[in-house]
Amino acid sequence: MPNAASVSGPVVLVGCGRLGSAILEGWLLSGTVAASDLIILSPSEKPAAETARAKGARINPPLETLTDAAVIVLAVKPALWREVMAPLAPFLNDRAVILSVMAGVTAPTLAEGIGGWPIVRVMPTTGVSRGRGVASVWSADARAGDIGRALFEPMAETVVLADEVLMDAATAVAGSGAAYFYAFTEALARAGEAAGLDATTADVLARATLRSAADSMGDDGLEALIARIASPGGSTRAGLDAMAKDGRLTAMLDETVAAAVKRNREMG
Ligand SMILES: NC(=O)C1=CN([C@@H]2O[C@H](COP(=O)(O)OP(=O)(O)OC[C@H]3O[C@@H](n4cnc5c(N)ncnc54)[C@H](OP(=O)(O)O)[C@@H]3O)[C@@H](O)[C@H]2O)C=CC1
Ligand SMILES: O=C(O)[C@@H]1CCC=N1
Repeated sequence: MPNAASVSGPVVLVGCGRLGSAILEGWLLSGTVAASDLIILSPSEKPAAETARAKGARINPPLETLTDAAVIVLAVKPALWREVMAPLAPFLNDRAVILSVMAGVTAPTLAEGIGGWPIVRVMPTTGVSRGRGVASVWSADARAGDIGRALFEPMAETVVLADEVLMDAATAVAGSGAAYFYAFTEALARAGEAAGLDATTADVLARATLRSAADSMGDDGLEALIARIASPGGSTRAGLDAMAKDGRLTAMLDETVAAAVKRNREMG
């Protein structure tokens, strides 16, 4: 895939909550956006925004400063974007691109609500804060898509989706996925406790195993990775067989992803 275009002009981050702060930290860490090119709109004071301010970012400047903005990154709750965008829209120039990280809100819905700017949807994980996130990108507009990639590729393993309809599934797998792994790790620790470990030891072992598994993964196929640990006839195979009995592992994850997809659609 060709390199994504660079972004020329201020980047406006609208919303500096959990994800907005992670994006901000990732941009500054990776040098993707210079602090002096950042405008942050946030109703309340946020540590990540204060750090960016100390490096030259502008926080809640007069809205007239948005007139030369290249990108508006919408990182507010899906229920809020209409009221948040209404006062900003009159100040945006024709070349501005709207980048939405909101789950579920479709490009046609955004276009109907805020007018004719090119839209790119990006679904990142909060791992972008450490330059090690995941991001799914979709746009009907080539320039907007390039800008989405340019802003996230330096801090996320990035996948370009072929169709916007896939964004809900990508959100359910990747946007939410780290939480599933944490929930699994919590359940593994509690199962270890049930098997006799004290709670602290079980927590340490389960968390360290998640880290170690991620570090050891590389680009090998998942079946090969499993086979490397599960000796034929050994204890890991016994555990895996119990986990997959009657198809329950697959059924549980099918239900998990389907529920998240459904909720994404409802929020949009
Ligand atoms: N958290 C995650 O892992 C992911 C989240 N997303 C998406 O990111 C979006 C934000 O989620 P998340 O960060 O978790 O939510 P948060 O509630 O943590 O952040 C939303 C932020 O929006 C701010 N806000 C509210 N009104 C305005 C306004 N008028 N102008 C500017 N900012 C405003 C809030 O400010 P204040 O705190 O001052 O009220 C708040 O900090 C959602 O649409 C979600 O779908 C997508 C992928 C992953
Ligand atoms: O839970 C949510 O709604 C958002 C979308 C993906 C991660 N967090």
